[in-house]
Amino acid sequence: MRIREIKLTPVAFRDPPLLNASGVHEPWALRTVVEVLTDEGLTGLGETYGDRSHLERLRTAAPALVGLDVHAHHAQYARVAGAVGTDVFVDQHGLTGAGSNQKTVDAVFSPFEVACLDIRGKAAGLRVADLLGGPVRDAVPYSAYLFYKWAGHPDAEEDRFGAALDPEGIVAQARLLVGEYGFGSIKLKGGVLPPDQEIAAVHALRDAFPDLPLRIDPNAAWTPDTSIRVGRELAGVLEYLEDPTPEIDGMARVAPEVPMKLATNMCVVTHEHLPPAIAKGAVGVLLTDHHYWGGLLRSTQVAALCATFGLELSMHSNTHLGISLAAMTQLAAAVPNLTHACDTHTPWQQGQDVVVPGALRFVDGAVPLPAAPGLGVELDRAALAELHENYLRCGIERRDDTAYMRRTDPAFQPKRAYW
Ligand SMILES: O=C([O-])C(=O)C[C@H](O)[C@@H](O)C(=O)[O-]
Ligand SMILES: [Mg+2]
Repeated sequence: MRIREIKLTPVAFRDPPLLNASGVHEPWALRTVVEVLTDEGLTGLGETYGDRSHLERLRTAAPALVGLDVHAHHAQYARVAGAVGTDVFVDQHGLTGAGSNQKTVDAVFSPFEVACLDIRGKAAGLRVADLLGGPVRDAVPYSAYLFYKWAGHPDAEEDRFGAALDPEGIVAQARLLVGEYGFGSIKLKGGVLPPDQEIAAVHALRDAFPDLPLRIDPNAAWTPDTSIRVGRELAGVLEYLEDPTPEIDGMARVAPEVPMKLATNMCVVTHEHLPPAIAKGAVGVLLTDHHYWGGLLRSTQVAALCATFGLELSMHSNTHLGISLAAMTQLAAAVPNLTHACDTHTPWQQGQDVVVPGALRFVDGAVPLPAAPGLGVELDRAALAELHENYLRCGIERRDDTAYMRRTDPAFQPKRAYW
């Protein structure tokens, strides 16, 4: 089964004003939908970032894959690495850590690999989770992903979630998401307000949801000393503390001083970070993300390394659509040591999608593994065309939470080790 053609379609969809340490989400989020077509008439789907420079790298790499067999994982990876060359992609928002050449190659390769696995599954009548070793769970638990947020974008109407700028607003948001999706754990995106206000929000969540595991992730907005203070104040309250402070050395300073495990999707984001992070005891939980860890198969290899070195696993999410949710679900279903509920931004997308509705649904906060072969989702061509039109009209070519925040607050600075 050889790759005959690859189509890349950038899309945009509405995103609420979610606040983070880098600024605030713009009114439109970008993604790229990847379709891989074979000489036997099968099509596979992948989804990745929509930033223009990433799209250009995808456009450079795609022709290099034409003619290769869909099973030729290593040959495909080598071709992508050759096409990317020495390039380094750096996220403008910085929320997934530093850029590197390996991370860039892995991020470009990922959607093609997912699409090839989708094809391989469809051809064999197997789910992608079956190709990854077989599911160890038939539904994947996700966490309620809470954000401080404005009531609506500037000059726009209030959205259905309303404002969340204090503990009451955060608890109300949690009640909405837990009520609608049945989530069994909660993550608060922090790094937005001074730490004591965020500690108060976590305590308010603990009071409102005494049985649900809680996490907070300030995206490295705190100094090591503040991280230690916050960690101690939240003793017994947190499932884990995610990226309180920047860099492996900073995390290694905090880790032995706080009672809970530290988690990361910022200081360990590619293979070269694993040896120093493990040697220094910097993290106890790795949030894997197939979008920048080189796809699904390579993510299972990272998971095996984590098992070997005693790191627990969770899963990171960026704003995404249904192809990514399907890929995340297939992967998480097949990784035995992924024991923490995964992150997802799905509720914030309010039904906007490029896949035919129905295959992915939340039952008690978990997504049951779809029954159909491959990823188990089907492209909705009318929706894809509509979201592509959005992309052409929205005027946004890369995610820039900081620049958007500065339109409201010209003096705003991204917060790294700030408090
Ligand atoms: O866990 C994380 O660090 C993230 O999910 C990063 C994201 O980009 C999140 O902060 C967001 O959507 O603003
Ligand atoms: Mg994080």
